[in-house]
Amino acid sequence: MSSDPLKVAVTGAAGQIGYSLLFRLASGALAGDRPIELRLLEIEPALKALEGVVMELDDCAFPQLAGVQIGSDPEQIFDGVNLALLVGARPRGPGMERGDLLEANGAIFTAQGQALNKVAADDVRIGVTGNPANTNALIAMSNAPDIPQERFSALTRLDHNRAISQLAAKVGAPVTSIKQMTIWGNHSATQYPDLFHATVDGKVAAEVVDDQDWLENTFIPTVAKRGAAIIEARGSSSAASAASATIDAAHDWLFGSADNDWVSMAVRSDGSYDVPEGLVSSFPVVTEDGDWTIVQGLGIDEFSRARIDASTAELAEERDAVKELGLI
Ligand SMILES: NC(=O)C1=CN([C@@H]2O[C@H](COP(=O)(O)OP(=O)(O)OC[C@H]3O[C@@H](n4cnc5c(N)ncnc54)[C@H](O)[C@@H]3O)[C@@H](O)[C@H]2O)C=CC1
Ligand SMILES: O=C([O-])CC(=O)C(=O)O
Repeated sequence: MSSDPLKVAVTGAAGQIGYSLLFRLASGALAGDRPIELRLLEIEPALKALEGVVMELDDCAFPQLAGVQIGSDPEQIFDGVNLALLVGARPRGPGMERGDLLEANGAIFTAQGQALNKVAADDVRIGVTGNPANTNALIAMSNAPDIPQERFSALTRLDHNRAISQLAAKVGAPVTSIKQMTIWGNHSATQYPDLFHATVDGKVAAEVVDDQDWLENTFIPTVAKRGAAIIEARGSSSAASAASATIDAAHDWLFGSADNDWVSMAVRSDGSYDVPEGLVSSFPVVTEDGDWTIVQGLGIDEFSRARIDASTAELAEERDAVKELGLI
């Protein structure tokens, strides 16, 4: 592995997710012993708060932290970055759906896509956490014509992790016994966490659970609406778990998913599983050395088909809405 510092940009770095994410990045959770250089983007009014966070990063004396740069100009902050974690966006409040944020956040991802297109390193990978994540990734991708489209992804790893944890609790097994979890579709209430291909100790999860009512009426809604439940309980949206999933996703993308397993990532559809080409939709993927491949050949029954179709129809509506706004 290269010993040059990995240059990682984080947007919205003074926000709630940033406050957890930066310390984990700097402590080696992403790249192990490889030095890391942080490039932190914020809006001007948040730069003072960000200076305070940087003081705290300094105070941790992390051996792997090779440098920190902060600023509000995306072209300056993204210059030469190998990985851009686009977190900064307005989060939703109680009673809002993530799709309500399309217009408020669309402009951010247009400008950031354009800046990445100009100045990022040739090997850049871009992970979008800010909501509505799938469509924000589509906007950034559409505004960065020189960056290969497979370099963009949106975060559904938090949903994936939530699904593993709910299933593990139901069957009384450790999370490590669960493999091949898939989140299909949008990072929204329409997402489809799939227990027909997931396994518990090598056995099909839906068969181990053997409770269609739980699968349909408890598991799926609990995973799909977990973000809202956390907002309701905490008064603000998931932050530490979102940071953790952001690192899991980036780690596996850059360094590879585990053997005999896969992960969920929202990536540009090539039409696999009849997901309309061009939508940024979540799929089961295997990753290696910064590349991902959609797992092929999974049988999709009628139950799963209807749910995948509902979520991708929502993504198509979001795409049409941002097209109408001139963002793509
Ligand atoms: N995909 C996922 O699984 C999850 C996504 N999220 C989303 O992540 C985003 C961030 O969440 P939090 O950190 O809790 O929000 P936050 O409000 O605490 O922080 C967001 C930060 O982004 C900054 N920001 C706004 N516009 C910016 C711009 N143009 N450039 C750079 N920074 C900018 C703000 O100043 C703020 O500091 C939200 O959109 C939230 O909905 C949250 C949890 C999970
Ligand atoms: O629900 C929200 O708005 C934050 C989020 O995306 C999540 O926790 O999954």
